[in-house]
Amino acid sequence: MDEQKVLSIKGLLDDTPEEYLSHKEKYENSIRKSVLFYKTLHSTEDENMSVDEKTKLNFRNIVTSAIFKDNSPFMLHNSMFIPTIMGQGTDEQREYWMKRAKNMEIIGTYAQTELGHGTFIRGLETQATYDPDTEEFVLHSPVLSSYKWWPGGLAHTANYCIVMARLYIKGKSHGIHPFMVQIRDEETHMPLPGIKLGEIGAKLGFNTVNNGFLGFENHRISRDRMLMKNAQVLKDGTFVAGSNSKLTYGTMVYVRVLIVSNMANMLAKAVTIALRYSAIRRQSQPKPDEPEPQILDYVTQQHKLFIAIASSHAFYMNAMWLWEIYYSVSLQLASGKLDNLPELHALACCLKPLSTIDATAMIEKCRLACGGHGYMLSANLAQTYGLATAAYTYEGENTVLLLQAARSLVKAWVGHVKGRPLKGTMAYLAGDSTVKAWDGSIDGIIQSFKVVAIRKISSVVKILQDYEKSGLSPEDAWNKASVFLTAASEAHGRAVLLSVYKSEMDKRAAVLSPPLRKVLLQLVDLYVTYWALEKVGDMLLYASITDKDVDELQRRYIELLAAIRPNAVGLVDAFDFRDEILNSTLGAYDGRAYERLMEEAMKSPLNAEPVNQTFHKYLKPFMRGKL
Ligand SMILES: CC/C=C\C/C=C\C/C=C\C/C=C\CC/C=C/C(=O)SCCNC(=O)CCNC(=O)[C@H](O)C(C)(C)COP(=O)(O)OP(=O)(O)OC[C@H]1O[C@@H](n2cnc3c(N)ncnc32)[C@H](O)[C@@H]1OP(=O)(O)O
Ligand SMILES: Cc1cc2nc3c(=O)[nH]c(=O)nc-3n(C[C@H](O)[C@H](O)[C@H](O)COP(=O)(O)OP(=O)(O)OC[C@H]3O[C@@H](n4cnc5c(N)ncnc54)[C@H](O)[C@@H]3O)c2cc1C
Repeated sequence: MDEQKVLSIKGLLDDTPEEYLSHKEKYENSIRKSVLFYKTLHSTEDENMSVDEKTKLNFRNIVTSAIFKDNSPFMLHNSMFIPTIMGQGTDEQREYWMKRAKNMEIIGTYAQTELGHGTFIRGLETQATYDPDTEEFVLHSPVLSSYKWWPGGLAHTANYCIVMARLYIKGKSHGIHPFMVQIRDEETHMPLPGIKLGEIGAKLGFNTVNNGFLGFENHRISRDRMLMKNAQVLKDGTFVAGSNSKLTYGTMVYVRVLIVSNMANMLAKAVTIALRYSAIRRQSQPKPDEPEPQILDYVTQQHKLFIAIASSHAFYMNAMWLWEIYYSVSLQLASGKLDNLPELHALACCLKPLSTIDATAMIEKCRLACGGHGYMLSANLAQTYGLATAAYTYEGENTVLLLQAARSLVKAWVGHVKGRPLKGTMAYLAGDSTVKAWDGSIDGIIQSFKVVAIRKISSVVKILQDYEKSGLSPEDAWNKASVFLTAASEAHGRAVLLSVYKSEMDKRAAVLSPPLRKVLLQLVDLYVTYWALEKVGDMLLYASITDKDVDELQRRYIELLAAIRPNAVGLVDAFDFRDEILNSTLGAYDGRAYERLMEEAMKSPLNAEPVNQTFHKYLKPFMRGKL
């Protein structure tokens, strides 16, 4: 599609700045946009299209999906409803439901979290009781805390949803399983009998995703609505367990992998906005006889922003690497081979938290680096922060996931000490953890991060074992040591992030032009040096760094900032975000931030009139002492 058509879509989209819409209008506007995008996004390629036309079509699809995905009521349909059907449905269930879902004949969501439980899936209270007489499941929400609460699109958009419910057969619980449930009439969109639906209210962000609540009052669904790839209920009520109960949690692993790449994208957007603004903003006069400099020339500004560029690259490389692992483990699971699932789960439980923790903090730093104008909603930094910070919580709250990773690390270490071989991303734990002398090379620093992880894991295992020797139960020992268990997981995650970023860049370096290779490897060097300085305490404790080494690292860091400065704007331009996607007065490609700030200001409804009606109604009588 040509430039003008894409822009016209944008024009249709943003005729009303969202900031000045009501909560209800924001949702209604978002549905309008989502339908428009979906229509555009899914206009199929015509086989006799020229290559150029197909390229333009794909380009348009990228443009529209990039705008569409972040805050749409359709978000869960794509990111969880469809993947769950794919991952949890039988072949015939996939055949039937994928067709309807892909064609948008139905709109779905993923309802797992309840008012009373989010993390503890085994504590979910929604009941699915099998009735062998009618070959149906009876869905019921026994108490208020069992209402589904949070699912995106659930309130007024979806007419189907995957409900994660506790299966009961003849009074016996068989754990949590996925059920395909129609929640609204396909013609009238009214909630079906025995189903209560509504919206959960205004949030810090994601205010057009239509997060909702869902309660069941003995609502019946047929037996074939349980997604039965991983476990089955036969007509007579016989339960056939799956090979691993955690296979029903597969969608969460998938989304955690997605989130790492999403953080790369969010952070790239934020640093594009902040860095472009830093290139046009001039402020202060450090040298009396010279003009005000670009704020990008302040080294403190470079310190705030350049790590965000490098981190976006690091998250992207790790996401692509993790995706390959996810894909190969998924193929293994399909053939019943489960032994690599725990490692994939542990990796996702490290990289999802670390990428969301870093991205959230760095997006906020991008906002803070833009002064007052960064505080404007029209800068689109606050909203980007709101989207990113939600990922700290959803898809597994970060603390909880880091503790999950710690479970795997502790088991791996205890096994290693008993002589069991370590494999995959934990193999390095068997390495030598004594560092004779500090090695300040990139590989040397990455090796030091691995030593830090080994030492933190081994020391927290010792703490656990001492607590248990003192008579504490394993659960109490675990809870007491949990702060340092999460620290050990973070150390492992850092070692993975750094080594994968370096190795993935090394793979690509060979095909890059020398100038491009130089710049991209400078970002790797910056990333490794930044984190060595951020974690200097660990380096002092475990990696034999001396004060002289730290001094050298600081000087190297400063030189790297200076080296990257000439290419900084080019590096964010290379993210190639269109203005429509950045949607920012500060980050537009043409650099006309002041004009755009004024244009947006004039859209405020308050500027429609010079005197607001409250003057005559309140202010004037008040000032005249007549109120
Ligand atoms: C168009 C859109 C395009 C793109 C979008 C872009 C990017 C994506 C962005 C956003 C995604 C979209 C929307 C997000 C909306 C949010 C949705 C949600 O939040 S859905 C709900 C998510 N909820 C959770 O994640 C709950 C977290 N809790 C858990 O995972 C478990 O309860 C927990 C693991 C924490 C503990 O469970 P428990 O039963 O207590 O397990 P236990 O600790 O006893 O461990 C048991 C055993 O099982 C293993 N295990 C646990 N979980 C998994 C798993 N997922 N996979 C594999 N194995 C697992 C665990 O390791 C342990 O094994 P061992 O006993 O140690 O052997
Ligand atoms: C924007 C957004 C969108 C969402 N979309 C969906 C959706 O589409 N579908 C869906 O099903 N859910 C969705 N969720 C819900 C999300 O998955 C849950 O919020 C998340 O799993 C955390 O559960 P909770 O909110 O019940 O917090 P809890 O599990 O109650 O945890 C609260 C706090 O307690 C502490 N804590 C809890 N358990 C432990 C533990 N074992 N060890 C140590 N500390 C612990 C942590 O500090 C945690 O932050 C969404 C949430 C958000 C914010």
